[in-house]
Amino acid sequence: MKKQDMNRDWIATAKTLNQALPYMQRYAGAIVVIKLGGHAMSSQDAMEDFARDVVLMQQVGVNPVIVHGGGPMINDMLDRLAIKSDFVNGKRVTDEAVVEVVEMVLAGKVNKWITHAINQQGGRAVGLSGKDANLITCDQDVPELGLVGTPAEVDPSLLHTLFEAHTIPVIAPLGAGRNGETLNINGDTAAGAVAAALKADRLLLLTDVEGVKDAAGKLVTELSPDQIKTLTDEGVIAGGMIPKTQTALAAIAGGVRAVVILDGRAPNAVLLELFTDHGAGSLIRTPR
Ligand SMILES: Nc1ncnc2c1ncn2[C@@H]1O[C@H](COP(=O)(O)OP(=O)(O)O)[C@@H](O)[C@H]1O
Ligand SMILES: CC(=O)N[C@@H](CCC(=O)OP(=O)(O)O)C(=O)O
Repeated sequence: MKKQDMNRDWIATAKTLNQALPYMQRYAGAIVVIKLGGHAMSSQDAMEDFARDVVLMQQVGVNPVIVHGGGPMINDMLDRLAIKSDFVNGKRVTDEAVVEVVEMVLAGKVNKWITHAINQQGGRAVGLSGKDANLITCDQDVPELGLVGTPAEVDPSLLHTLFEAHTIPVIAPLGAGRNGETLNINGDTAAGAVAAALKADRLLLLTDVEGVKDAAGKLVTELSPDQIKTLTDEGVIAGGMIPKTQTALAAIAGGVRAVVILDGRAPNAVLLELFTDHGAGSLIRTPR
């Protein structure tokens, strides 16, 4: 690169930092829950970038909480073990054999991948599942889904202790059932429940599309609850986007200030959303 171009790059970087100040002030002390979907964890490089963004967020005073998915990683392991599983409205039908694999893959492999990546970037992250410290107690979802949970009670006290200790919680979406059984929770649903219990300032749902698209395939940058209902009834919001939009509605109703569904594969997606004018994805907030 020519010296002149290099200087221009540094100047642009300094300007970006300068312009981020009002956003950093706005989010100082804020709680931001980030749902990292399995499809957004596309490579080790992407994970390192994400981890850096999270550590930077914390460095400027935000309290980040990560709730992750890992659907594709569960599918890979189920394939290797020749165990079949189906989805109904974006949720996995889960029996005893499946839940064992889900816990192994999510609370074991994926959770430690994220936790380690954050720690490697100089942060301090700790891995949990909803079963730790009574974080997420569930009722069973519809019987057809088997061992799938709907969060009924969330105890966020451990999370507040971790914020005070400058530690980033990384949560795998499993919960304890009323009879002590382990239940599989959709990652979006778990993130929404945690965000509501914390009355988070932002819930960011990172996925593998720009955001919610309309029937013409165009990104909808701001979505009202009515629009979500219409697009869902028309079948435009389908599959994995159903739990995301339903989570957004429940989170808003539960006291979360705003939810954004955005592309987690885009470089520095989280920073772009929080600290620049640009914004990204689809914003859902309480109607004003
Ligand atoms: N209206 C819509 N707008 C955008 N994506 C949609 C829509 N309806 C369904 N989808 C699908 O939802 C998927 C995201 O859900 P999912 O695969 O569960 O993601 P993740 O693993 O990130 O949680 C998108 O890749 C897309 O195929
Ligand atoms: C009940 C249910 O569907 N649980 C999900 C949990 C993982 C998840 O949500 O992963 P993504 O965010 O990557 O889709 C599953 O078993 O796939």
